[in-house]
Amino acid sequence: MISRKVVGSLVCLFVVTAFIWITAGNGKVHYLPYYLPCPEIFSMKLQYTEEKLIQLFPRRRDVLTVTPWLAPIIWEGTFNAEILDSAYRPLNLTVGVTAFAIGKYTRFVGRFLESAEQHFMKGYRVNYYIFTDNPETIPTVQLQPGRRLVTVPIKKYPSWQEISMRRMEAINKHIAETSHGEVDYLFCLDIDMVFYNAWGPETLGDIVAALHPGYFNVPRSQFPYERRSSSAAHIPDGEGDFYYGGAVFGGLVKKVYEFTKTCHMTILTDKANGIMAAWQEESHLNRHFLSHKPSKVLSPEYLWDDRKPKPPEIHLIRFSTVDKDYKEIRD
Ligand SMILES: CC(=O)N[C@H]1[C@@H](OP(=O)(O)OP(=O)(O)OC[C@H]2O[C@@H](n3ccc(=O)[nH]c3=O)[C@H](O)[C@@H]2O)O[C@H](CO)[C@H](O)[C@@H]1O
Ligand SMILES: [Mn+2]
Repeated sequence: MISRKVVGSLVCLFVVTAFIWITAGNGKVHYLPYYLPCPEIFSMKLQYTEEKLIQLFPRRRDVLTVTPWLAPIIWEGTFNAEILDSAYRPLNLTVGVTAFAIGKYTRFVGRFLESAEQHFMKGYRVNYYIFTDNPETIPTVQLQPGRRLVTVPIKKYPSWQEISMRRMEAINKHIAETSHGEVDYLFCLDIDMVFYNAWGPETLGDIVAALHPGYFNVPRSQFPYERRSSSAAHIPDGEGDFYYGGAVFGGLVKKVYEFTKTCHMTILTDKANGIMAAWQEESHLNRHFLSHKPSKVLSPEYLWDDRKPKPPEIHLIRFSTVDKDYKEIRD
């Protein structure tokens, strides 16, 4: 016989447990939805199939699209131009371009500017700074609204190497004196080049370098870095990430200021030691980007060479060197 006491205790325990369970259980079921701003999200199913995700975030599998230090490498098919435009347009940015036209190189200015008006940062404010020893020869080019052409008079150095190298000094001085207050980003480009396709906000970054078209698909041992240890541009065998071209670099105007300052200083160091690097300022640029990694890298679509056949990795040539008679033009 179970005593009445035991039965009473069991009933009491059951009632208390049931009470707690109902109160706590009900509480959960009853109150939870009231604390959520949109309880309906629980019933939503993930709608994107893998196929749609790939459309949203285009990818390239045939080329390297990120550096080992996680800087993006920009190729056609790795970005969505529409999304980038909607993010950058409202910022009302002004993008500067420096290009040098000294001596016979003034002949390239017309095509450079006309093609830039068609393809370079379309719909954005752009200031072109053309550095020249002969301002009268700079053609008047019809510019889109919000875009400006500024001629910067500069003296001519006697050799083409010196002209090319001294760009670092001239750009640095110009940023300090003028362009730091006029532009947000600045690209420094060769003039013997033409735009063929869109160059847009996908290129903007803190400090940006471009892969040289001649060395993007060759082993590092073949990069034409300066190898003499007596040069400030020296990169020993077995070191170096990529071979960048001297014809395209850029970034935030403040960063380009720091970059050109360092390159000019290492160029002067070499000069004081009676040495000129293998590829002039391009060697110094490569040395600097080894210890100060670019935050974004442009694929050779942004620095192509008209004389080269187009390999399958290059889907879209955007900016390319025109063929020129080196001997005649550098004379
Ligand atoms: C594609 C590429 O990466 N090109 C680089 C490469 O040769 P490049 O053959 O491209 O050099 P280049 O003859 O175009 O000279 C570089 C630039 O300096 C200017 N200029 C040069 C000479 C002159 O008499 N007048 C004049 O205005 C002009 O803006 C020209 O575009 O190596 C050079 C240094 O050796 C530079 O680093 C170039 O950027
Ligand atoms: Mn060039």
